Amino acid sequence: MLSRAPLSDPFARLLAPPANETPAERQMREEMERAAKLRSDAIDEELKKERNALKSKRVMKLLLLGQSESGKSTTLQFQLAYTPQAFKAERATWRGVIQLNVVRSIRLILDTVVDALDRQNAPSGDDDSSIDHVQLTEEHDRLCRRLTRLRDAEARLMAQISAPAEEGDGFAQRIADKISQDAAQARVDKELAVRANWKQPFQRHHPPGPRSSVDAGDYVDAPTDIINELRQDMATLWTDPDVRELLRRQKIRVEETSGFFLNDLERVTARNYFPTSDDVLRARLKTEGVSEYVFQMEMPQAREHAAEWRIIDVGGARSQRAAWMPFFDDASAIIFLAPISAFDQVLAEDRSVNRLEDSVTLWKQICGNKLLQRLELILFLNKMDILDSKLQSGVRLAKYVRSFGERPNDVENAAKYLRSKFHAIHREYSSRPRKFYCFATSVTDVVQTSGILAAVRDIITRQILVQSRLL
Ligand SMILES: Nc1nc2c(ncn2[C@@H]2O[C@H](COP(=O)(O)OP(=O)(O)OP(=O)(O)O)[C@@H](O)[C@H]2O)c(=O)[nH]1
Ligand SMILES: [Mg+2]
Repeated sequence: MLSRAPLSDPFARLLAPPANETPAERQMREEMERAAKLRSDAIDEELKKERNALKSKRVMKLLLLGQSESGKSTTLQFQLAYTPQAFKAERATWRGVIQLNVVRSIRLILDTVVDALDRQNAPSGDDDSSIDHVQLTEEHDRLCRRLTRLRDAEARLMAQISAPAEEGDGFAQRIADKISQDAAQARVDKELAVRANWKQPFQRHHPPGPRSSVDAGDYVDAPTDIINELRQDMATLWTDPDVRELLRRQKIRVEETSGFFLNDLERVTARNYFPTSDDVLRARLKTEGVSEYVFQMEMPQAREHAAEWRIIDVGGARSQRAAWMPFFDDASAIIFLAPISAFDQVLAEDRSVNRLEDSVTLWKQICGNKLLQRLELILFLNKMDILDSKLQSGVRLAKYVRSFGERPNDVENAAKYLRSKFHAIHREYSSRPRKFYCFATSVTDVVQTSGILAAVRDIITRQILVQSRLL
């Protein structure tokens, strides 16, 4: 006999079997319920086992936080140093990403040059080329037309990289997920910003090449073919003095954008190009969602503790930040990255917000977050190399951060000043006294970053020891 809950209970009413159920239907339903319960119990058991395993291993969970393009995923690339085989396999997959980075940089320049050509060729009256004062020629026009074939390479690269991954190809799948999101965004961008002749139909067709996850760089697929054929034209565009002058006047600093490889064109456009580890650190691939990476790290001072580290890398764009919260609960430490070179830039997702201001707001939220009070926060003032070249080229910090005042406009003074600002927030917003750990970093610099990460590891190890003594 079925026991029925009182009908006043709305959940019981929803879950109650239909009144006109036949014996056969009832038997089937009960079997399905039994199977569902077995499945649910098995999942509970798995979760319990996993929790116990984590406890006994004392897994360290390190969260990487910061706005988009702050350098979180780049910092994470250092975990690959602990797994050389995986790193070698991943490098091949990065080839397509780096080729895409090259094409995007060239497109940025092309859009600027084509814009200037359009203005220059506009009927007099509409011509405001006086802004540029750079006289472009027929040869520039022909060069741009030849380079529109890169559009073909770009589309193919995006399709190739976002093709369904083979089973077990976790990294390729992660890249595919990210690229398909990027591609969707790029489609929107193109509609808004791309010149008409950029959309010219493909001039030549190639059969689709093999997927980019093969483990050697010695094959030639369609994008590699196109990029290789156009390498001289790309180099001519990038080194042309008039184009350089045009970019300078429009304050477009391609060399400071993420994924910049134009000074290595000859190497990265070669048919047998295979990325170096340095290339992988410099490549740009936006993170969507949250990824967790597990690796083993030796901790000599605390051998019994935390052999297993989990690094959580999150997407930093505003739309991604709600996904951070669930990871606050059991985090062991946080590295917060503030790319201080971005003081004169705005967020890609909201062009009304200055990127340095956004980093400061985020830092306040992290320092003041109740769930994170027990953790030590480690701050990376990142992209110091770009900050240095930006200040040296004459961009003034005081124009964007008024309180910087008359201090010398150099990297030492700028970093010292911004460090003191972040420190003051740390003091003011933390609800208990905690030490301020801050490093000036360029996380693409392998040697420097290895040293800094070793220091970070020591900070966290000490923290574990103190905590375990307190327990
Ligand atoms: N020159 C220089 N480039 C850097 C530095 N840190 C990161 N980059 C580059 O900046 C770009 C963005 O870095 P990512 O690590 O992808 O940024 P992210 O914080 O993971 O960004 P999201 O995934 O969008 O949240 C990459 O092309 C990196 O190579 C740095 O210190 N100096
Ligand atoms: Mg990332």
